[in-house]
Amino acid sequence: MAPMGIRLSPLGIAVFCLLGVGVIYHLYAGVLSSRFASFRQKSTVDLRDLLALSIEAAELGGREVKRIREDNTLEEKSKGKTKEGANDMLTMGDLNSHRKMFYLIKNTYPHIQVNSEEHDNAEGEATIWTRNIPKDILEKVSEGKEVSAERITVWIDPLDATQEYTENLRKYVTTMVCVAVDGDPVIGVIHKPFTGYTAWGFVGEGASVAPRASYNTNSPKVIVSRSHSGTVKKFAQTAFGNNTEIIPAGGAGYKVLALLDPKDEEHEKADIYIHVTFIKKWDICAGDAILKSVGGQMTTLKGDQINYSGSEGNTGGLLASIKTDHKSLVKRLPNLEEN
Ligand SMILES: Nc1ncnc2c1ncn2[C@@H]1O[C@H](COP(=O)(O)O)[C@@H](OP(=O)(O)O)[C@H]1O
Ligand SMILES: [Mg+2]
Ligand SMILES: [Mg+2]
Ligand SMILES: [Mg+2]
Repeated sequence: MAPMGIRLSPLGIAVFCLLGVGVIYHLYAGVLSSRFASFRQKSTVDLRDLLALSIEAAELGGREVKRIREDNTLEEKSKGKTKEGANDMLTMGDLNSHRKMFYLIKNTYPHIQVNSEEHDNAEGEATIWTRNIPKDILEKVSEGKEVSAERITVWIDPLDATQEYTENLRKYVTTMVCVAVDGDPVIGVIHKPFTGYTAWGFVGEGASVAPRASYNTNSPKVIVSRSHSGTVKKFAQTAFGNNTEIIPAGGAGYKVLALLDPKDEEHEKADIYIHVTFIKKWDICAGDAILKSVGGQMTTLKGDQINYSGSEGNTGGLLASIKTDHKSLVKRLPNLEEN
């Protein structure tokens, strides 16, 4: 009961209660938001969804790459030099593709780690995944695979073979997305913007691309970089003989496809892929995952698996092969430092 002489108005009680709620909200807002944040961190991602999204991202970025090449609005410049002194090129194709690819993935799954080769300070694009899962994925990957978000690292190369893109060597150009789980390459997508072809692989589940019927690894045709080659020609000839056929080509994505049987325009055919200079994880992760998904391998030149978490660089070189004894190939390679 109210003390004598004091009358409680309903409006006063309502204002008092609102103030109380405001004070409690203020006190607990920090606690609640950190609870929500930790809930988001703990959330899971379906890898089959992430494969479909990765394909959508690679194709969306690819449209920018193609448009800018056709409009001849590359505005090419150098980002600096690589460790070996080659020009590290950047064009509007790389940047626009990055904006499309990065924000499509980030807006759909804000809590997963996405590492892109390119960066920009502009406002992000407000795109989001259509949630469409292509029929061939539904056929090959029968059910969803939930993985907690903090185990995932996504690597994006918005335009691979930028050097060749500036030279209008269109066949070498790809866009790539890779999903690593606990550092292992699990999903790879390589898309060719100028033909519209897309190759994907999901380790343990299936792939859209197959190996060729056979490979010659006694005297292999070796595909290598044309613009970051270092000593690779001598290295391959020391390993496999002076008559070894060397195929210089642009793009790490292109060179992985040259080991397979892509149902695309005429593609060079190689037996193994060797790279001896420094290279970044967004260049190689998608190819590694696709090769693994069809029984191939990509390792350092010493035969070690590459971990796709943490830092962006790979210093041990690359050896990629398929349908062969990869370990015995490693044994035939000379020591990189001595070479
Ligand atoms: N020594 C090096 N240092 C940095 N990046 C390298 C490199 N060698 C190759 N790369 C990158 O790996 C990709 C394939 O190279 P290559 O065509 O020479 O085989 C290219 O990616 P980008 O075009 O995405 O930059 C290239 O820049
Ligand atoms: Mg680059
Ligand atoms: Mg690249
Ligand atoms: Mg690139």
